[in-house]
Amino acid sequence: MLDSSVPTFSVTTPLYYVNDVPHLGSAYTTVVADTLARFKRLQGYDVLMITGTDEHGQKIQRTAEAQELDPQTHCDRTVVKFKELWRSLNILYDRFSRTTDPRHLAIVKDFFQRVWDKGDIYLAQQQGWYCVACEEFKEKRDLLEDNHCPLHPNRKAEWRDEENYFFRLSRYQHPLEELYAQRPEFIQPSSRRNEVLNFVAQGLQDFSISRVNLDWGFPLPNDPNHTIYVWFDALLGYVTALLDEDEEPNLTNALVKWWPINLHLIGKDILRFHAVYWPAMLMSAELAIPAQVFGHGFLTKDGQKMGKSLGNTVDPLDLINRYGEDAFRYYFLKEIEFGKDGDFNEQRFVNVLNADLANDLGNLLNRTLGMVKKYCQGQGPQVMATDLAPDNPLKALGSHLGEEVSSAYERLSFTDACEAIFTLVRAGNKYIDDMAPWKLFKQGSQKEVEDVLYSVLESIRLSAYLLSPIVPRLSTKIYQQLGFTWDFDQWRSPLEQAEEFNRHQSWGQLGANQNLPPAQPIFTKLELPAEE
Ligand SMILES: Nc1ncnc2c1ncn2[C@@H]1O[C@H](COP(=O)(O)OP(=O)(O)OP(=O)(O)O)[C@@H](O)[C@H]1O
Ligand SMILES: [Zn+2]
Repeated sequence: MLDSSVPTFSVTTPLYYVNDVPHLGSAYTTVVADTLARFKRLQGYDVLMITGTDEHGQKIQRTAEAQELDPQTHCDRTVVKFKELWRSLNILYDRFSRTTDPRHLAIVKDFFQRVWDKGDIYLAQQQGWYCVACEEFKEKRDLLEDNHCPLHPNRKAEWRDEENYFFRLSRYQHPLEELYAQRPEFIQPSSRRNEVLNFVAQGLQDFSISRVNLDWGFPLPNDPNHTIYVWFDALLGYVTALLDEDEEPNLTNALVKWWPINLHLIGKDILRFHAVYWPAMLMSAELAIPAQVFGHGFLTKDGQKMGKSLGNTVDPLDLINRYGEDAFRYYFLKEIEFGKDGDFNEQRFVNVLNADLANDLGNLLNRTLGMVKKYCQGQGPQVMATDLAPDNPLKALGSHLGEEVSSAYERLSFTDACEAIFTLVRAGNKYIDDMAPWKLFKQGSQKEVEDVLYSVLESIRLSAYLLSPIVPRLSTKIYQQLGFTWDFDQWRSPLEQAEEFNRHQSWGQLGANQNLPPAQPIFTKLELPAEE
């Protein structure tokens, strides 16, 4: 049963190619999607987070051949690596969509038929330069010297001259332009939107949606000598993901609850597919268009996009094993402004985490709890939020923090969310130094001591709550140190979540009789590995 009073939110990562194991770039998009999904769950939305794998096409067939495996075995093995990484990163996805799933074939057939019936598919000759790593035809002018692909400079585009079925993209030039004009938020950030507008303004050409001489893919329903172009099938993986487990796989069932998707999170490499081809395909099939496509920047190594085909990747598992998953999650969300490119540097990684999580937040909690033990007879401060003076600086900052951070999450500005939270954390450190509770205690000002300690602990609580979509396990540790039985990986019903959100995102939730367990370090200072 659908409860119409509960708002829904659906978010997707790309369905990653299984041409190799996942890397920092794949992890980046998935952590962002998970963070946003967690934030929406926290607010009381009914959330569906979709990730998965794109398993068809020449790129995968060739990868499997190189390993002397049949493609399905290769895919099955690589998918395990993706799922393992998502577990190590504490990603709570709801659906894992694989394009080799037989249910997906049913959805693709259904969709193809609609577009066919519309008269938007025809047979013609395709000539052009094809990058197998992109699985995309390229304009000669967009290639580097000697026909190398700019995204895959170690790969040459290949000349193709074959009969293909085409999708009449040109027919949707005007409707697409109308879509972009009427819904300026459809493509974000605005730099990506401009890129798309410029591309479309040059005039849209029909694109081929079938391949010959390729076995690894779904056969075209009306002509089994062709396989369906991998992207035509892959984008529909988002739709297949919407089916409940035992549901009959057809478009009508898939679209009932979660369509249209609220947000497709992608890297800018696949912007055209999501912001041009996909909405045109959906228009042709007369389906609603997703609310937003956000194309983020690249993690680079020496200025070049990190990628599987280029092989210049960093292994996320190695970083997670050495530094922990919350460190990983925090660094990439805080340090790389979402939408922009960012170079990865391990020294900086360690410095940021030590400064923010170990020093500013971890030490503050630890030393405040130490003072509570010493100056408050081992109990929590006997203070309520309402007892604090109106000019308490932490209260002043904390009173509007929930709103400020929520708005940053809504804008997908994770850097702003972290900055706002750490403004309060740093103010907490300063307040302790300024007020010197050890002096107040000596002077016998017990009430002042407890006010200071309470307001610092409450600042830490509020910060941990608002950081929980980014660092769920760290936030759980903090909440438990503050005497709450709480686990940010456990979810209640959306209505209960909404109620809790209202309370916990506000200043003043820490009670007067909080039973505080003994202090334990919550985030240990990180060390760079010694040079070999
Ligand atoms: N360097 C990167 N920075 C940020 N995101 C990335 C990066 N590389 C991949 N991604 C994410 O993965 C998506 C592309 O998935 P894909 O499976 O094609 O990975 P890939 O490593 O780019 O593969 P290949 O190198 O073979 O093109 C991007 O749209 C983005 O979401
Ligand atoms: Zn390429």
